[in-house]
Amino acid sequence: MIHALPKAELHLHIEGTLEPELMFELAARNNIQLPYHSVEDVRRAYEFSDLQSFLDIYYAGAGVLQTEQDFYDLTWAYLLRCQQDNVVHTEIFFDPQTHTDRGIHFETVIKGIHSALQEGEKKLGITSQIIMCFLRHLSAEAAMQTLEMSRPWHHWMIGVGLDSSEVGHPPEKFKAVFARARHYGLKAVAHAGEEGPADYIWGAIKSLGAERIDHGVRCEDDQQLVNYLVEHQVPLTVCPLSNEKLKVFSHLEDHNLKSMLNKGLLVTVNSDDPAYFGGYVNDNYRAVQSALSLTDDEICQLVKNSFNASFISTELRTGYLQQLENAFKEFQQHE
Ligand code: HPA
Ligand SMILES: [Zn+2]
Repeated sequence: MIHALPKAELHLHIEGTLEPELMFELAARNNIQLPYHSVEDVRRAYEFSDLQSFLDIYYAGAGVLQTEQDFYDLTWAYLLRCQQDNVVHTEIFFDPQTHTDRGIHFETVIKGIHSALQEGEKKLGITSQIIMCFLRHLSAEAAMQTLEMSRPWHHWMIGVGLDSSEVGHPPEKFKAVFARARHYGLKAVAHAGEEGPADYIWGAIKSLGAERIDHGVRCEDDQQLVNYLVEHQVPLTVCPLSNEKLKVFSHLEDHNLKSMLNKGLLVTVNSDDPAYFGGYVNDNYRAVQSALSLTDDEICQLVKNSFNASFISTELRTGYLQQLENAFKEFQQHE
């Protein structure tokens, strides 16, 4: 059933879709020496103890991305995985500073990603949006410079986000940057409440004007916050396999996705960095279906939420929700 339902993905770092095979291919193409001997060697290194231990390896891996073609190939490979998983709409993050800080032009990155997304819409019928994330371990000034640098390409982006090391880098640090981004007509989202406290979720909403919270699983520590998120239907883009791999929950069976869903929170299921966490979006759905004994109705609600939490037009949303309803009915008839 999970495969049969058309779905949207809303929390996906394009750099986190770099599979070891492509990493080797790009390293060879760009004459880059990798600190790994083989693809198996790379996969063995993907043992994480927390967010930071992942980020160190993830930023190093991104070093093989050099040319517009590299960013195109990376994005295209992800879109083919979307097609396999019946993802019909995706809103992807990219981290410009990871690339500009090592001398790659902003234009190189965005052009490669954007042209692959355009091709994806034409050839695969997958609609998409781009969200530019600021690295929160870097300064607010650096984020502001990145925002200014990106202005010629704002028409290709739906919004800005905030990622990287959470604890010690509260949302308030980026208040002015997000205010400016919103002034430019961009929407705001932010990673909050992944490893950081529920207070960071409040901060993302109040200081940054975030319309959607990435992760947000720590919200249950604060009942007033849960009430607010339910009342305002603020979407949470939850990433179960990521949370398991980065030890936000020790076991997937302990994950609070079902509990949040049953409280009426607008939770969605996403893959975050699938090449690093061992699964794309359908793998995430299947993992929680099994670990949390989700019913077919609960799975369908999560998928419905993915469209309702997205930044698509009302017209597209209506069409996708209709497709979903038809697919769900068809599945139930064949049961
Ligand atoms: O899950 C994440 N959290 C913070 N930063 C990130 N960068 C990629 N994935 C993540
Ligand atoms: Zn993320």
